[in-house]
Amino acid sequence: MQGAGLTARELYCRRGDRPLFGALDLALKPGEALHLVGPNGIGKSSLIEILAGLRRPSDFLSAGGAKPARGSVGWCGTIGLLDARLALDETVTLERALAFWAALDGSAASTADHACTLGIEPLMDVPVRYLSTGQRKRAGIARLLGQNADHWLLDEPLNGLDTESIGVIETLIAARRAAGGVVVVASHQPIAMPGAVTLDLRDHPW
Ligand SMILES: Nc1ncnc2c1ncn2[C@@H]1O[C@H](COP(=O)(O)OP(=O)(O)OP(=O)(O)O)[C@@H](O)[C@H]1O
Repeated sequence: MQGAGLTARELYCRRGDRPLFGALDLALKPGEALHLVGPNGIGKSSLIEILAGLRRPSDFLSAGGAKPARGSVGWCGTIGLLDARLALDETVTLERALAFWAALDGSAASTADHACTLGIEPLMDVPVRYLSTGQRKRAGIARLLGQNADHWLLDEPLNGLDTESIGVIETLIAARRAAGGVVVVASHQPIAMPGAVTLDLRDHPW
C-alpha cells in the first residue's frame, strides 16, 4: 500500500434544498484515522457516502466562479464500507450470506477466522433476519474483514455493540491502521482511536 491515503478537495453537500456542509478538504496519510462528529442530520452519513463514491459531491459556485464547480475524492487503494445497510442476504443463514461475499472477495478460507474474531461462529446456522442488533453489526464487520480492503469507512460501527465487542472493533481499527490503512469513522459514541483527528461538521457550514 505504498503512498496510500485519502485526499478530498472542496466537498460540498446539499440534500434536497438543504445545504449541509461545504468547503471541506481532507488529507489522510497511511495509518491515519478521522472521527466524524456532529449532531443528527448534519451530514456525517452523507459525507461517508461521498467518500465511498456512492454520492456525488454537490456543485457549488466559488467566489468569482463563472460556472459551478464540484469537489473530488481520491483514494490510493481499495475501500471497504460498513454502514446501516448490512449487505447480507436476510433470507439465508449467516454462513451462506457470508459465503456469498467470501466467494466474490476470494476470502473463503478466512471466513471462519473472521467469524471467530467477531464471536459469531455459533450463529452461522441462524437466518440473518433473526440476528439481534449487535449480532447483525458483528456480522457486517465480519463481511468487511473478508473484503480485506486497504481503507475503511465506518458509519456508526459501534451501534448496538456490547462493551467487549466495542473493544474488538477498536482493536481491528488499530490493526488496519498499523497495516497502513486509513480509517474514517462517523460515531456519536466515543471510540478509542489513538491520534485520530476529530472533524466536527458544524465547523464546515456551506
Ligand atoms: N433523500 C433525501 N432528500 C433530502 N434530504 C435528505 C434525504 N436523505 C437524507 N436527507 C437529509 O440529509 C440530512 C443529512 O443526513 P445524514 O444521514 O447524512 O446525517 P447524519 O449526520 O449522518 O445524521 P445522524 O447522526 O442522525 O446519523 C438530514 O437532514 C436528512 O434529513
